[in-house]
Amino acid sequence: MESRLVLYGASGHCKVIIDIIESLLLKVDLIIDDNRNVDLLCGRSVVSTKEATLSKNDSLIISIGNNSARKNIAKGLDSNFLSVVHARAIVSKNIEFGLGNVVMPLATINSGAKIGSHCIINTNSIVEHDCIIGDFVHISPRASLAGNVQVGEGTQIGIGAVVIQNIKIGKWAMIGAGSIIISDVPDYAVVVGNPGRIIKYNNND
Ligand SMILES: CC(=O)SCCNC(=O)CCNC(=O)[C@H](O)C(C)(C)COP(=O)(O)OP(=O)(O)OC[C@H]1O[C@@H](n2cnc3c(N)ncnc32)[C@H](O)[C@@H]1OP(=O)(O)O
Repeated sequence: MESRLVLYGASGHCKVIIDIIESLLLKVDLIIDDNRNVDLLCGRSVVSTKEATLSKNDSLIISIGNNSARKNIAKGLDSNFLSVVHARAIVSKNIEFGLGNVVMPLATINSGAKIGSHCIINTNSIVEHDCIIGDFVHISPRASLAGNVQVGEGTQIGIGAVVIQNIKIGKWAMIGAGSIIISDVPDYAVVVGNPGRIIKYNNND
């Protein structure tokens, strides 16, 4: 059976992944989503998981922005996950890079970085040298991580946030839009402002 490129989740995030795939001169073969309110995305048909029989030969990206949702879907699938990097992203050859990741246009990942699986490195974000990024992390547009920052599983670094060098951010934390992080952040913390302060904790992943 021939190999198809499959996107799971007909979201706004999915639209940007389609652009990434086209930037690589590849094509999307199938979009699946069980939300039957969406049957067309960027002119393409969207089918349910019941209608789509996935094969072991398919390459799949979970095209959903929510980190927990991506994790839940990934847990239930025994698929061949594909990572894609926009043709206009800048990614060092000297990095470790997992499966199911998407790297958006103008993002930069510098030498020595380790990126887990099912991560989103969004538009114009910066992941500096030697950063360690866990699975299901989202580095939002224009967020910047200085050198040697660690980000735990499932954490989102909000749009335009800045993290100085050598900081450790725990798992399933949320760094608010535009925040400036100058000290370590515990697991599940929601942090906002300059300098970042904890306003609450997420109660689960
Ligand atoms: C392509 C894409 O679209 S990618 C998506 C990118 N999106 C983002 O990065 C979103 C980031 N999200 C945020 O910044 C959110 O405001 C969150 C998650 C930090 C907080 O959201 P909520 O839990 O709904 O908190 P809520 O809005 O109730 O705010 C709580 C308090 O924190 C303050 N606050 C919230 N966000 C911020 C922020 N980014 N910076 C400073 N203060 C903030 C609020 O003013 C409020 O203060 P108050 O209690 O004194 O009134």
